[in-house]
Amino acid sequence: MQFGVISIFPEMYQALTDFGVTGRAVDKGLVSVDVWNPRDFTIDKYQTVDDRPYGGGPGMLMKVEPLKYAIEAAKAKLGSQSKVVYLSPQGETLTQDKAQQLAQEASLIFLAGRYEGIDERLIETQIDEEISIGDYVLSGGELASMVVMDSVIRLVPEVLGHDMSAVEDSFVDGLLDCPHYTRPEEHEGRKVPDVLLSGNHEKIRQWRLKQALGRTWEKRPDLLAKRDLSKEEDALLQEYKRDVQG
Ligand SMILES: CC(C)(C)c1cccc(C(=O)NCC2(NC(=O)c3cccc4nocc34)CCCCC2)c1
Repeated sequence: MQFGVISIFPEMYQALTDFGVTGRAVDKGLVSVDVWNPRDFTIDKYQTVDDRPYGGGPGMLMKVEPLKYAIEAAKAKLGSQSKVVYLSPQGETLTQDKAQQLAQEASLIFLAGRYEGIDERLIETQIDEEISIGDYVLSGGELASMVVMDSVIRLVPEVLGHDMSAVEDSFVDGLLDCPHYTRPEEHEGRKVPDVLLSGNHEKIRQWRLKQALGRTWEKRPDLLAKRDLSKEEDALLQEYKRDVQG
């Protein structure tokens, strides 16, 4: 899968291309990430990418032309059909389902805003969809684009490898994670739950599922509401509720 990014801070993307699962995916050639800097598509001596807002007001806006030419350069490499996504507070909030949808694309081009945003006419003429990673003020769209890219790259076949994709399934089966433990068996008087030391894999599976259901019920009932429960899951959640009510 091919990713193009338009950003005035190309070096930021080393956070994605040089580390961990996403870095290995790039090394293995499963994923490519190319960044185009709008500054390279300016025609003035000062390489101006921003200008003052019509109507006055504080701050600067990103000019249309450098962004347009940068997007065209990205499309020349990744294909003119590439979907162009603007990371923006106005966007549809990212969910795992949206990540799954984006992962079906052969190539994606992300535009990261800076300053106070971009000229509306660029959105009208070049942007296919807007995505937001949540409701808080950010300094730019780069980190948001990397969040989206991380969530999508994990879904590209072979990126996680067979066993790890099973782990992914447990993450994205719509429940919060169960508690996890590793050595030592006791830390500051707190022991690892006996069931996890029992070697009884069916009991361990049930315990983990019960904990995931219970934690989702306690911390994110909205996720639970979106998920149908099997008979077993319903029974385990009832048991969890009885346990916490003592
Ligand atoms: C009501 C709310 C959401 C708090 C809000 C309202 C108005 C402006 C902002 C804001 O942060 N403007 C700055 C700006 N943010 C983003 O790009 C951005 C923010 C949040 C999630 C994102 N996901 O993708 C991109 C995102 C970066 C600089 C270029 C202009 C956009 C925020």
